[in-house]
Amino acid sequence: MMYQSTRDKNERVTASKAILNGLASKGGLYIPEKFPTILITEETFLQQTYQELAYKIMQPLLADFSEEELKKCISEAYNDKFTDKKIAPLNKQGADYYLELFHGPTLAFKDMALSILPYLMTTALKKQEVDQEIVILTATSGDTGKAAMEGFSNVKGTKIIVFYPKDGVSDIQEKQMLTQRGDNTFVVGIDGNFDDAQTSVKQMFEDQELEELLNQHHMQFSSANSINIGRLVPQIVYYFYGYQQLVKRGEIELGEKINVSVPTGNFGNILASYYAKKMGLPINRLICASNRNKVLTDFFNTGSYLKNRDFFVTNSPSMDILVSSNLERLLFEVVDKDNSRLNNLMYDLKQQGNYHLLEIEKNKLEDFYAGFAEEEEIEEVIQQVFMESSYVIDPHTAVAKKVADDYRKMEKEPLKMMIVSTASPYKFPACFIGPNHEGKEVAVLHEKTQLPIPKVIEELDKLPIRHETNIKTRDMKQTVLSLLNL
Ligand SMILES: N[C@@H](CCOP(=O)(O)O)C(=O)O
Repeated sequence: MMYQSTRDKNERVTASKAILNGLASKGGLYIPEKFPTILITEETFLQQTYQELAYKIMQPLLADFSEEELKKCISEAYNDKFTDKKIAPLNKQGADYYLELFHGPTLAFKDMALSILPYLMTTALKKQEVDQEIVILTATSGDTGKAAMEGFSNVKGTKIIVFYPKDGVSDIQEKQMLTQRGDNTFVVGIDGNFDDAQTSVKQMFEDQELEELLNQHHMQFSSANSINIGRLVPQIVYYFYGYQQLVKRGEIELGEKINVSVPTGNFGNILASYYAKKMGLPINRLICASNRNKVLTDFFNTGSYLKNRDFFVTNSPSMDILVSSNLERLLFEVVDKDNSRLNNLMYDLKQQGNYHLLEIEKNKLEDFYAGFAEEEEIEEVIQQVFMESSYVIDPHTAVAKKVADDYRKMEKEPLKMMIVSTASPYKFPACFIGPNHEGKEVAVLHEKTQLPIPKVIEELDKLPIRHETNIKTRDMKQTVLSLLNL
């Protein structure tokens, strides 16, 4: 199993090389050349633990990892770092099934992949006999940054530099990042938004002079964002696991189709569910749920991607994104793997801020339904779910719930709905309790809901601030050079 670049069919690499590189050359993204089929009808499927299923699903996609290597990565990643033994439990509330992906060390779904990525990367380093230091450049709108640093903290042979929008993340997300331990971790606030951070990071990947300079100092860049295939492959696993739980609990028959609603920003999480569907998971509709930054909703509904529009800082900050990187991987399928057509679309996006699909291409998006939620709707949904079920959801999950409900109204015979629950409500307490609680938000949320406070949140206030660098977006490259002493 090899990976090929979306932008150049001649660029083919193994899984371990794709993980180390992070991004393909000329801005391309790596795609598996073929998707394996996972037979859910196999007897073992219903018996498998999260870890066993992870091996079954990841093995064909990471074909150059030996059985021993991959099993070791899995057992080091999915252990008691997760506060729920199931790793990704399914929680039924009313007609909905919330796939809870926030029981990892940083309380967001990013832990599902970033707990294992450092192990995959260090294994890949050995396999490729690379003796360079890996510098992980990461852009975050709140959750990836913390999860990536937690994963890579003090991992030998790596350094990680995270850029985040200074005024674009929640207080708790920021505190989680600024208190990060580990001599190899660096966090930098910028005066721009997530798109600015991600664009500059991608430019650094494409900067040949920088690459040479890094080489001279025995370093190379890689990525912890979902542009790295090593992020996406582990994310496919939990869709199969959620489905397995539905069957085991007698909620559906094996083989029955379900809908999946995913809060979407950089398009990595929903792409992982699309890949799960391609690999044989019976998903009917992939529901792409956006917040007020609804560039994806408009894209799926019109076939035109228009990034030049107002950028809103919202109460679901992890989804405040107008350039959804992983959409390129879906487009690659939509244009029938035609590199030159894809290059043209990406060129138009870069030069004029938009691209337009042909009717025949747009018709290939029918697996998806897209919708969005305004900020007030998000707050209403959170209250409504709590009133009906005493269940607390975070604002990103509320976006997915709102759009799932919109979709359900159109279905004659509604299928079971799996809502991907991406973060702990304690990362965004203000959405439930409202403003003006002067630093007591966590206690107030607890008082109002009785939801147990995660230990990492309780400890947050006692941790010293370790990172205090804030810069202008235009100085990101210079900052990287100085952090690396180049
Ligand atoms: N939602 C993200 C933005 C980056 O997404 P990623 O999945 O590509 O890492 C965040 O919280 O940082």
